[in-house]
Amino acid sequence: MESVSIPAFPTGTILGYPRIGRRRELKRAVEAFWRGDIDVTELESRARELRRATRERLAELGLGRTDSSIPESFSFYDQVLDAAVTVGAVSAADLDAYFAFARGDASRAPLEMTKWFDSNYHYLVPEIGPETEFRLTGDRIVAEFLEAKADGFLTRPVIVGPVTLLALAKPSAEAPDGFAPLSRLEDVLPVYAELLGRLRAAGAEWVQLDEPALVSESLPDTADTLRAAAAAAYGRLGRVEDRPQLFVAAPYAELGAALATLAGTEVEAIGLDLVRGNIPADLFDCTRDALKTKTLVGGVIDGHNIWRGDLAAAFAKLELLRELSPRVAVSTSTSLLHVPHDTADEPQLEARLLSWLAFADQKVAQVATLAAGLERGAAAIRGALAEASAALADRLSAPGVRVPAVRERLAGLASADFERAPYRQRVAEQDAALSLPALPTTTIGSFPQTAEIRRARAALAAGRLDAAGYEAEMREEIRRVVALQEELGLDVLVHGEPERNDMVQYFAEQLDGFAVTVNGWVQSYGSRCTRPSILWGDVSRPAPMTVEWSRFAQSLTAKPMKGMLTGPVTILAWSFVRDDQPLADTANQVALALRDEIADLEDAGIRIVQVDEPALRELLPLKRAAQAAYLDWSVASFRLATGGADAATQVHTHLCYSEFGVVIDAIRALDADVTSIEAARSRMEVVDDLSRSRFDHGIGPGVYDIHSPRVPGVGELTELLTLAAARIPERQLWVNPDCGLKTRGYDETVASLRHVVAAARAVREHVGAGTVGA
Ligand code: MET
Ligand SMILES: [Zn+2]
Repeated sequence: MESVSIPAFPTGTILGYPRIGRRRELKRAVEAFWRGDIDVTELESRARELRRATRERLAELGLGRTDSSIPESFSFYDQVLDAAVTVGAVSAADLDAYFAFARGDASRAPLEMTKWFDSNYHYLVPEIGPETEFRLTGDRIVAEFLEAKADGFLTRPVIVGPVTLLALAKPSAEAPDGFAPLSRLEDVLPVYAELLGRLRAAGAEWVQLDEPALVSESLPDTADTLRAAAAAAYGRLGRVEDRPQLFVAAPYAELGAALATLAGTEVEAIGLDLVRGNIPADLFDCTRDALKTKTLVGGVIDGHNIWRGDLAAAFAKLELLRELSPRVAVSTSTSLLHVPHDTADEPQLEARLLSWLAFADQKVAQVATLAAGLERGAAAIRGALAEASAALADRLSAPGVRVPAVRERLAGLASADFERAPYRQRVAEQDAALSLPALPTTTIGSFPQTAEIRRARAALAAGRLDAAGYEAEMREEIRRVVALQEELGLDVLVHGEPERNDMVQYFAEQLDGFAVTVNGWVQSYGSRCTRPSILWGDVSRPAPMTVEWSRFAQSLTAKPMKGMLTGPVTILAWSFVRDDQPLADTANQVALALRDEIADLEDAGIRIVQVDEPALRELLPLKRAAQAAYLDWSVASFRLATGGADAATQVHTHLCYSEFGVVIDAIRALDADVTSIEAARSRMEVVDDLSRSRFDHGIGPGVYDIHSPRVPGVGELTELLTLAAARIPERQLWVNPDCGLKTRGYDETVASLRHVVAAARAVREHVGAGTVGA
């Protein structure tokens, strides 16, 4: 291509922006549509308003209106589903059909959902087989570009790239053993090529193809296979005649050897994550030569965390990048999807803490600052760099960031603090203490968070209800939930967690070292958002956090009541965590607080304690070389949290949201007496992994998917349990849903649990079991 006609890549950009809306407008609209309160026209118009507001805001913050610097990164539910729809891999003629892939309907189960790289965002897993027909079907990406154009913007369409789309897909049910969706690359490329042609015809100058698969060593396809696919894909797409220029973004870790691969293709710009990765030093001459003709987009602003960070260091990285190419642009390391909108929406936070933070809008402004530096020289931004450095220095020396008592306790830990009594001894003592039937039934902790519960919480927050009134309402709820479980015939009960706004924030609010936000919502999946807490200082527990609720719940029943805590890894994973010390140290501080809580629960008469670690897999580094160290500290922190529990106390853990096959050894190393684990969406695959690895502790493979309102039948539950019972010794097997019930309604919950108990009873009779240990 001739350089004269090529519009340059914008000097400053972001890889994507939160799409749920600063007041969760999209969530409200989509959920209203699902309820039938608004029709599709109204939904589309609200979404359009949101996209408009986003573009205007980004322009206000310093991105150009007509230079392709504003990414068009909207989605009604999920960007992977969007890409699959666009290429026809799943066919969704309208929004109803689209949402049915995500949520299921009368005729279909939803697509499987799993974590997007090492974030807390979940994507839907498309199913692709040898017969899947690809053809350009979705035109939303073109329509949104045109919509922006009509408003006077020239934006940059964003789509998940072909390699990542196929690498994240799973083989369809009909696919033969060993089939890899990536083998269909040649068939999907013409569709991407056609899309590029359409975007060009619509006037797009740049398009962004997200290819995070290229940084990962944790996918079924090897890094070599992924690189070969990238070479083929971008070789082919590079040759498309009339196309926009291609910006391939590779967020979430270092691109490594795939940088040379992309350099060898005709893509015009390459996005590097320079927060997680470094600027490569050992490049071959041919790669160096090739890179000189590309725009290198340095992702130096952390898209994954909320610290204001070291802006001067970020700028220095960009200057270093200039040694590789004269064309350097600045961007975020990942989409800003993972951070809340605006620190200005948190006036209740201490001004000092606020000055250390940058949410999405502040990060866009940081990008604009660094872009100005690139264009006009470092001197032009000296003031802004100095301000950021001063804020950082202030953070590192502020009171509460390093608390001597916490540090001394950590320094004094011995290996015995990480060990419980031998498992055999524990089983004997627990069997005697609990006398449970074979295949005990339980739930994962939360019961539906009803409108009344939410109303009471809102009233408490607004001062319309006092603490005593709130507590009384929660006790009433616990009473109801316990009575319901007794009536259903469950064996191990829970108090239902009505008092918890969120399984991490509830603890963050009670621990020193944390702050919580009011509007800091981040999309977790579809319309679901979480509000991560901010872990800024040394963590300690000023007072018991859950004990009174559990004591009360246990007083209502003779059956064992599970105490319910969130584990250290999950507390870290779902918070924004300080970046000034190793995660391992922060995790152990949290673990010690939980350890004290478990001791207090035992004193209150609680005999089973569940420590949830749903995020164990999520934080697993994408690069193999870093995984062992991560698993060491994450497992250690769980063991430190639970290591003080009495042998007779049954420690449970719960894992969900991911494929756990690769961390089976770590799960065993947690040494929990019972592990409940998500399995229903993938038909008990995890059971095979577990039986292969000779996991010999208690295990409850989730028998139904709580992410969908569908009520499973007794027949299908019995079948799944029978499947599990054939692989897992009966003394190990527990029966439970695959996650907490807080997002469900009562009708479906009661119906589903009734079926679960019936299925467990049927299978118990079938395997002819009596009481374990009797
Ligand atoms: C995302 S895992 C949720 C576990 C928690 N105990 C609950 O039931 O809600
Ligand atoms: Zn769960």
